[in-house]
Amino acid sequence: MLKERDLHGVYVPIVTPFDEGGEVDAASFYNQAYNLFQDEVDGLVVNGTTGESPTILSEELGVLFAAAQAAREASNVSVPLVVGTGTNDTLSTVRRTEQAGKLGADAALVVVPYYNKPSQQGIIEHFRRIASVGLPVILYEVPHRTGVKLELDTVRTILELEGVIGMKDSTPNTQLVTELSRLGSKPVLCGEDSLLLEALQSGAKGVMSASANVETERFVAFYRHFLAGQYEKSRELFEELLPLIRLLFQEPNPAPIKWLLEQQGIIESGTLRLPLLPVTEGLRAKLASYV
Ligand SMILES: O=C(O)C1=N[C@H](C(=O)O)C[C@H](O)C1
Repeated sequence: MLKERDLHGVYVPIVTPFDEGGEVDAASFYNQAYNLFQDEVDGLVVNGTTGESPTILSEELGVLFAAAQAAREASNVSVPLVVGTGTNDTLSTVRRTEQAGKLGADAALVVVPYYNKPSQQGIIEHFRRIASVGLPVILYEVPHRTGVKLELDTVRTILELEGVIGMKDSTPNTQLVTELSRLGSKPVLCGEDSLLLEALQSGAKGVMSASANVETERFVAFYRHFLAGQYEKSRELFEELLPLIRLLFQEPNPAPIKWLLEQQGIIESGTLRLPLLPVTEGLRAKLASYV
């Protein structure tokens, strides 16, 4: 199981490929996972936002996790496998977290409960209950998706819970990571791709980046140079990646990423499950130079 001290580096929330009929395509998923391991990522997130978690059934989670394990074994690496288990209902999140534990996950990524707009105390109680399952929990704060924003004290309270090992911060600036680093909190990974460099400079211990599904080697190199104190090189690499990052988020994630992976022959089809739609012709033309 993943420990607080090991939560760092480049984590990639892998896409969930579907065939043209909309069924999970485990062979394509395996290919993408295998490539990510070859490119030396530090962690894989199965069923994250980029994995279209709101559309994935619990029985499909088992298929995806088995493919991730097989790719890890074939790559002969010991990279942690994190599973997204968060929903807006505490009981179903408990069940999904228990399921992830039984599958052999190293940790659960648990999003702040969305849509029902709980109070700060309600959110704390949600995390207290999930942390009691026994699988290490990574708090996932993404207010523009959930509709609720955590206060600093709420984040601190959740991070102090036994069993919570760190957080993924997808807020639109680096205030939170700066404040948490100043206070010496558990590790924070940046989940806002345009801010990856700024977040590392502000104390983040790594990134959880959807964009790193493509150009993975370059994202890994950017992080490794930063870690080695080669800040100029790291900045140079990040500035080269920024135009791509901006294109990948010009339409709902992960449609642009899936289109690129299909064009590169890594996944069979860029199919998404509704309500997400494939990328427009206009964006395809802009992405074409990255194929
Ligand atoms: O799936 C994820 O994890 C991420 N998703 C974010 C999003 O789609 O908003 C972006 C971030 O790179 C990580």
